[in-house]
Amino acid sequence: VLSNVVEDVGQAMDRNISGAHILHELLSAPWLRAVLKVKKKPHTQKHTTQTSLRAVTKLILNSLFSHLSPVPQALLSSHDSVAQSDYGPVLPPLPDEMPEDEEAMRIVCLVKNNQPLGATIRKDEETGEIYIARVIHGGLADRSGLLHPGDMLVEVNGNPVVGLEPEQVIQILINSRGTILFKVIPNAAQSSSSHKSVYMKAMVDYCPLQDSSIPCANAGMAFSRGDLLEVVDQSDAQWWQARKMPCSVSCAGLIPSASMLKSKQREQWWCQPLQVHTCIRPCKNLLLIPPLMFKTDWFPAEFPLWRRTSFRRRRQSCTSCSPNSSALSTPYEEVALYQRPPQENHRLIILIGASGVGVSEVRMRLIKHNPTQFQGPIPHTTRPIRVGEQPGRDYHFVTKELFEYMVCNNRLVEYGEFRGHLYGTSTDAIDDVLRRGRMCIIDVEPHSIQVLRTRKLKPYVVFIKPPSPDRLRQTRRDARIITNITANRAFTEEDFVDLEDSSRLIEAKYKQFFDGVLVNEVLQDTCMQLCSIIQEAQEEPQWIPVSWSRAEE
Ligand SMILES: Nc1ncnc2c1ncn2[C@@H]1O[C@H](COP(=O)(O)OP(=O)(O)OP(=O)(O)O)[C@@H](O)[C@H]1O
Repeated sequence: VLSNVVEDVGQAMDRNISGAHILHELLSAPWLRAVLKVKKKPHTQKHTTQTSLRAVTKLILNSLFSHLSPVPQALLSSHDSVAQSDYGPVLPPLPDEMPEDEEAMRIVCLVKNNQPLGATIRKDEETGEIYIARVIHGGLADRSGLLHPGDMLVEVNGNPVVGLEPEQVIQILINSRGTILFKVIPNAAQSSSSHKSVYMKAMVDYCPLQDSSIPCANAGMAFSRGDLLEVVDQSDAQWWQARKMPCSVSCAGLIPSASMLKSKQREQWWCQPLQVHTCIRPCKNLLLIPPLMFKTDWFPAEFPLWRRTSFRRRRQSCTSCSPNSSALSTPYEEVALYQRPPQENHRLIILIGASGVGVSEVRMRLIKHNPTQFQGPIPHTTRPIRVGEQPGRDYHFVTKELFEYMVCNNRLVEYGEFRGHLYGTSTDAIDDVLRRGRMCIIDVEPHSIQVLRTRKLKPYVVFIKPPSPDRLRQTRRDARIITNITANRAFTEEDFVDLEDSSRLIEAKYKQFFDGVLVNEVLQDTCMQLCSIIQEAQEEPQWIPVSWSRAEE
């Protein structure tokens, strides 16, 4: 077969086809001829010879694909058909005295370039044997298709490696120039791993350089909360392989599996010095909620309900959190692309931002200018009805007992007290807006996002950020901050600092839940950008948790 191939290439050279010369040299190399003679410890001779032929042809093609250009396609496909075809030399029958434990040997030749090999090795401490521990998807070894997890390394460039330390083997690899020749005994139990990708949103931060348990820090991939990951291999219970989306590199990196991350989190939680843990679950007990400062009691009902207090000042701490709390239990959230069918309700739009950043203003403007498209939920209150007000239009007027019943039954997303009366937004009021075919926009405290993340509402969360410190102070020169119902005043330097700090804290803590981020610099621009983000959220495919996209059981 090789002679025929060499002859073909010789003819190609005569026709002056570029690349053929190098191919000719490669095919004529003594090591390649030696490879074809290797038939050490075969399982079945016919199988081994064919495997060698395919492997050799494949490695030549791989070398060419990665190093030569341009190679005539016809020539390559003719080799490929040699590789694929199922003919091999007619071999004599296996000798009867072949030992049972004989194993096939594979010769793998990779051409070293400036990419890493993309495989990790491990040593069997009992036998001293060196094995391929894992092959990184998209890396050089993976693309060759010739090295697999569990393959035993016998030689690297003629150097026997059994008994060496992994570091010594790596040193041989580092010192090698040009082609690297591996002699391996293939893993007989090699599983034909399926490469079906799973998409996950990271709910925690991870840095391989700070993780002493990672098998190879250089092969690790750092990620932060909110990153979308394409997990390409979950075959190992402890270390998965993934790429960050949108994907610019073909080579995957190692990340801890979900169970591995959970146990790391638990370890960290217990190792932390005794401190108050901040709880991201909303407190259910009405009495625990500090009264919220209501912005207005006299605004039209569809406009904002209350002034959100400084996140920094308001953060609630909870000493009863355990390592099993929801914050620790979901390091990754599986996601899928979702396109809202036209007959389905719109997704709930949630605006989040530090107090004073302009969330209410932006929301109010959007509703005011597009009242047929956007609407806010009608709030519930225990205060008496006033002249000119209409139940169900301005507020849902309810008794204190009914309000508290709603709180106990988790029917309110947020609630608070102002001047002895209770106010709140119910999930039913949100449903009402959505059922009428409108887009419901609400602004809530960040901790309420968790309550609203349901299959039914499929919320789309937009975080509104302040612009740069200079632009924040410039643009808010004439703005008024509302401090209570009767007084509003210009922003002070302390307000700006508080706003910026709060914004940073909210982003750091909740960014894994954000679908969109908007910088509120020039109000008009912010409103227009928000409008187009919302349209996209409703009309274009978006990543959502897999559990939201499954049909209701
Ligand atoms: N881009 C902007 N440029 C100038 N002024 C702005 C801008 N965005 C908002 N403002 C003004 O800043 C002030 C505070 O905005 P807003 O009341 O919407 O804040 P908020 O984020 O809802 O905070 P809170 O809930 O505490 O009231 C308002 O006077 C508003 O008109």
